[in-house]
Amino acid sequence: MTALPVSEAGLDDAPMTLADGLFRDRVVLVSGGGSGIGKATAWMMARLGAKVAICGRTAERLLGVETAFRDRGWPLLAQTCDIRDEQAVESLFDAVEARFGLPNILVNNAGGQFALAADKITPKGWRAVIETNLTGTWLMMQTAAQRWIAASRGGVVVNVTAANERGMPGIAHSSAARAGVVNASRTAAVEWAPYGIRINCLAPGLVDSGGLSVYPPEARAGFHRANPQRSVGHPWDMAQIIGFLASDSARYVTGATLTADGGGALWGDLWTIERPVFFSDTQQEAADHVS
Ligand SMILES: CCCCC/C=C/C(=O)SCCNC(=O)CCNC(=O)[C@H](O)C(C)(C)COP(=O)(O)OP(=O)(O)OC[C@H]1O[C@@H](n2cnc3c(N)ncnc32)[C@H](O)[C@@H]1OP(=O)(O)O
Ligand SMILES: NC(=O)C1=CN([C@@H]2O[C@H](COP(=O)(O)OP(=O)(O)OC[C@H]3O[C@@H](n4cnc5c(N)ncnc54)[C@H](OP(=O)(O)O)[C@@H]3O)[C@@H](O)[C@H]2O)C=CC1
Repeated sequence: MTALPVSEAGLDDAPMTLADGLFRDRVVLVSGGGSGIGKATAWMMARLGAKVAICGRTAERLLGVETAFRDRGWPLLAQTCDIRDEQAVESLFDAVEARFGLPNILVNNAGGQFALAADKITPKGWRAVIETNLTGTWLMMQTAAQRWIAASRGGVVVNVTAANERGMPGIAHSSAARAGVVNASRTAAVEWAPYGIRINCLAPGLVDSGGLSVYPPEARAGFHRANPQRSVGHPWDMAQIIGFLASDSARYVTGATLTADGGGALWGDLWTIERPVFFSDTQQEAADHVS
């Protein structure tokens, strides 16, 4: 696969297959837009003419994007918001409406987890990950839908989940939360179709964002083996898929989950924690373990 640029300058020139002006004057809210996939998506939307709003918990991350957008003359609203806090979510939507109007597109990308063996996860840790990835994502999509319904307007949601078809060893809490998002999306896609609301999920495999730094080096060293392409994806790859799902080209697609994992659901070996010896590569190591 061709290497894609990771720097901000790279995001300005990264190859684009979506049409010029595709999102001209659309209002796009991207959660977790201060880094990684969310930042690449914010950039792509701005390049395609959108008015972009981003949120995240860390002001410094948002400020970096704010400065870059100002330098390029792109409109941006950046607001700190913990998506687990319903009051903060309401305030965020109020701020976006006041600045740009009701969003047309919500990219529900904020999320994450810590890697830990399933038997070691504490109740508090479980709740933190479920509340971030399931409850937070839900609060954002429900708030968007309530406002679209009240305004008699349609809208589009793209939820970023994770490729979890074969489970995700080392992040059981996140795997459960993402499965919840996929099924909530299917359900809401039916309930909200009469209002002209589409909801789809993008399930990334391993993507070379700064977010991967939270994983142990021994796990990261094996990430390229997690799929038959034997490579990790780039945030820009994810951004362009989000762009497709958010666009009218996907107007007949709702309740779907698009997996972008280099074929990892079909073949490959993912461990987000150190691989137990039982699953080790060499026959000798495995034999040692059995005997
Ligand atoms: C094929 C698919 C592959 C999937 C690969 C996925 C890759 C990615 O997703 S990359 C993006 C990664 N980015 C992140 O994960 C960053 C976001 N993560 C977080 O912010 C945290 O992990 C969070 C989800 C737990 C939320 O943080 P917060 O609410 O601030 O929670 P605390 O830090 O206060 O922790 C609460 C509680 O959780 C337990 N815990 C947290 N971190 C760890 C850890 N490293 N190890 C073990 N346990 C942890 C712990 O119980 C914490 O409570 P206290 O012990 O009282 O601190
Ligand atoms: N990179 C990968 O391989 C994969 C990533 N994903 C998912 O894709 C999404 C983007 O991840 P990626 O760009 O790679 O990694 P990042 O860690 O760079 O992005 C996660 C973003 O979410 C924000 N965020 C996390 N928790 C909250 C919260 N409670 N409220 C508001 N914002 C929050 C973070 O900002 P802040 O910390 O400032 O709040 C950050 O900007 C995440 O949901 C991730 O789990 C899924 C599969 C694989």
